[in-house]
Amino acid sequence: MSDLSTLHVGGAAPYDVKVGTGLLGELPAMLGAGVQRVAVIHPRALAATGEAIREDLAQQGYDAHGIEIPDGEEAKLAPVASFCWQVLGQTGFTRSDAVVTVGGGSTTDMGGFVAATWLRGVRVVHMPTTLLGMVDAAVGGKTGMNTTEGKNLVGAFHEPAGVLCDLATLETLPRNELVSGLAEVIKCGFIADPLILDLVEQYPEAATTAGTDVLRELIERSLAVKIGVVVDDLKETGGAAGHPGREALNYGHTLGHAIERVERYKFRHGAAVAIGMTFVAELARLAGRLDEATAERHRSILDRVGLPTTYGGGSWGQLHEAMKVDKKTRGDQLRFVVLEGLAKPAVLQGPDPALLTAAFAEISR
Ligand SMILES: NC(=O)c1ccc[n+]([C@@H]2O[C@H](COP(=O)([O-])OP(=O)(O)OC[C@H]3O[C@@H](n4cnc5c(N)ncnc54)[C@H](O)[C@@H]3O)[C@@H](O)[C@H]2O)c1
Ligand SMILES: O=C(O)C(=O)C[C@@H](O)[C@H](O)[C@H](O)COP(=O)(O)O
Ligand SMILES: [Zn+2]
Repeated sequence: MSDLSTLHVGGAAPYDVKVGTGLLGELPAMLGAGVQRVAVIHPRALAATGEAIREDLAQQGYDAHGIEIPDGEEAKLAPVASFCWQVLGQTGFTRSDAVVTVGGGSTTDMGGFVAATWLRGVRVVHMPTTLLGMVDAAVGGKTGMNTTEGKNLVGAFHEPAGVLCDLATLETLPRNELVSGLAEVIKCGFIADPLILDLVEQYPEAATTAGTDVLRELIERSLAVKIGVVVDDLKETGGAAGHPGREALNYGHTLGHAIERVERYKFRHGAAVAIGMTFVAELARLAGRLDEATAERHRSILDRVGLPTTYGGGSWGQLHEAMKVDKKTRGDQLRFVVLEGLAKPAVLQGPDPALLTAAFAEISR
């Protein structure tokens, strides 16, 4: 296949991330030898795609089953995991069988969690169909489910056996979903690869259009950032020499996840992260850690692609409460990933409450 690129994820359980179009033929090799049963987990919106993949596997001799889950965050709830476990139990899924997820980040998070927990771990191949899924959620082994108390509070690290990013799937993705995924791309630009920012600023239209060379380059650059970070610190235990390690990928997520929860998950993840990045850039500026121009660049680049940089929903009190269950929190101390310059992520621990409210005032409308 001429347009195929392969990015390798090293570490104890290495795997490949393939990017191209028409990648279904790559699936059996990623599943590996000895797999008899395959569960294809997909959201309702991708019923036809999920069924086509199931049928293709069945024609190749696999005992293939489709499992339909809800769209969006509704998938990341305990009863959905329970339903998936029930199907795996009823179809006699063993440790040599495999899960395939086909969908966005909510599907890879839930399907990955099911694979991590069934028999304490079976193989999973992710086939992300959103920009966000391709550049972020499908890679690195984080899986997550929401509880009443907050976002992604239950999960496991479970690396996939491989990831297939079929760029053709982005053709049917609504524009607002593509733009949401661009927030994680821009995040990669700020924390590690500023060339991403230059590309988005120079070609905002192509960056938000499926099928363009610019979008493909952004996908591959963001994947390289994500892979580089997770290879060094898979389980988020910390980076080397002052680098926050995997926590860097959480840039903008402390307030972002709180907004998602306060908005009852009606807010797109990327939109919430965009506001969260603008907030934390202001926080770093007010704390004397970040220059004004870089803080301002957050607003201008996010604005340019149609991502929000201000928030007029829940109160600071509600958001502050929701941030306390963030996984970076230690005891009573909130911890934020901040920038000390482009591609210079660091951690700001226990900031003065006055700084937090001042930064919030900067993004409030
Ligand atoms: N595990 C990680 O490392 C990680 C990283 C980033 C985000 N996430 C999680 O990912 C989730 C967000 O993922 P998302 O933005 O991909 O949203 P999503 O998975 O909720 O998908 C968005 C919507 O698009 C539909 N859809 C998916 N692919 C489509 C396609 N090709 N054409 C048409 N419709 C399609 C879905 O059914 C859904 O309704 C959040 O829960 C977030 O916490 C996880
Ligand atoms: O891969 C990571 O690590 C990330 O933090 C990527 C984030 O974009 C993603 O939203 C992740 O699910 C957030 O993780 P959490 O640990 O804050 O739940
Ligand atoms: Zn994210």
